[in-house]
Amino acid sequence: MAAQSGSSVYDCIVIGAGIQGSFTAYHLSKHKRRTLLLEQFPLPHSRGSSHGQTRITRKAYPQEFYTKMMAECYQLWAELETESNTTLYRQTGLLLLGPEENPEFCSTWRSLVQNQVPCQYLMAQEIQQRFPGVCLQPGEAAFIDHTAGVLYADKALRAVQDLFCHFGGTIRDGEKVVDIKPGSVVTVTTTSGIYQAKSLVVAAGPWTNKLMASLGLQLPLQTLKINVCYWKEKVPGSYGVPQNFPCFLGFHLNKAQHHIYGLPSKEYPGLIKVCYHHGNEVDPDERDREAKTPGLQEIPILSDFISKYLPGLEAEPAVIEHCMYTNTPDENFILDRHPSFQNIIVGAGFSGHGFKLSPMVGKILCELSMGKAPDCDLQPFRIQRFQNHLKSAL
Ligand SMILES: Cc1cc2nc3c(=O)[nH]c(=O)nc-3n(C[C@H](O)[C@H](O)[C@H](O)COP(=O)(O)OP(=O)(O)OC[C@H]3O[C@@H](n4cnc5c(N)ncnc54)[C@H](O)[C@@H]3O)c2cc1C
Ligand SMILES: O=C(O)[C@@H]1CCCC=N1
Repeated sequence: MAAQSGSSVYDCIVIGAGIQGSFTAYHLSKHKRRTLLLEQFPLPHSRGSSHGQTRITRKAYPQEFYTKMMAECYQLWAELETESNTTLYRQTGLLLLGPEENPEFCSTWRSLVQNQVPCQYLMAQEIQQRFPGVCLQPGEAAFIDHTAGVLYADKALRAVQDLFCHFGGTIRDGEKVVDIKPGSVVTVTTTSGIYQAKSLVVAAGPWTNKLMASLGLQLPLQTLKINVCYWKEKVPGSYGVPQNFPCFLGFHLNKAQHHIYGLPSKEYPGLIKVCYHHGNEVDPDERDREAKTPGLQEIPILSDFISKYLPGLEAEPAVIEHCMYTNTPDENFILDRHPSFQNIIVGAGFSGHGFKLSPMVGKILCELSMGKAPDCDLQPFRIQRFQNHLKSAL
């Protein structure tokens, strides 16, 4: 395979057509940069982290930097809806539930108030009146982020990719990147070709460290298999959007070690999605193999939660699908340049909460690859914060 001639060197190659790589490519092509988006699987696919019909969007975060970033994300999502002439967001509100004194619960409330996000603290009686399908225990409280809602994930991913092509970008799917040679011009070898670009963005989700190996870096990433569980309403429609049932996020309720979250019924009639915000570590290429050792058993945790907190649902999952998280130790993203190669940018570690923020993630990765300094403070997203965890792969 011969490399392309000098005249066909791209401005940027983006590896990975999940939501983060696709949004990066979209912003690059809007800036008139000649961009190639490479994806290992034929599109659309369900082997990574960006598939499925829905994701939660919210401004409610304990870290104010996410609450602030979300302000621009809402504008960019609206812009995408206009450009694609597609509805991608439905406002439902998000009900946040937690022990009254839980530090994360309290700092999330503070972040909403300090940033003047429309929100409301609810008394126990109000919760019962407004959400009769939700039963809190004594000492637990709730508040609503009114800005929150559902993003239509599959539709959004498709809209971003279609617009990228419309603005002049090229997607090559079914082409796995097998080698990266750094340099002032980066050379990328796939299973079917060799391409060159002035800069490279790696947005490979759970496969990030497999690609980083050829670039001498191993990031502290944990890839988790997530069971996406759907539960049947005992009375059809009782947890639906028409009944004003919101998305919800529970902070360590029922002594659960991780968050439990849910969305009103949408994907499957009569079923609502309720998931555990953690899973078992897995090699992304072997996601569907039977685990060799028994790990976290989250379905019984969810069943117990549902019987106590959402008693209008049957306490056995009706459908289970799969997805993957790529977690960093602090669950904040990695948005940075490769420490040794300034024209190679990494976007990774979205830790199960990156979809809503993808318009800003894409903008930041695009700016970094164009050699511009993003407006937003990148300190929380620097690779350097893991100095003690970094492994050289050389
Ligand atoms: C069950 C579940 C629920 C979630 N809920 C929410 C939510 O409610 N709200 C929210 O904001 N976020 C949520 N998230 C998180 C969000 O979906 C992810 O953060 C986001 O999709 C990550 O996107 P990505 O582009 O980084 O990864 P991916 O979507 O995995 O994209 C990476 C792509 O790179 C490709 N690739 C990898 N290696 C190569 C290679 N060598 N050559 C070519 N291509 C390659 C892969 O095939 C893949 O398509 C959820 C995630 C899951 C799994
Ligand atoms: O990011 C989100 O909003 C969801 C819900 C909380 C856990 C992860 N994803």
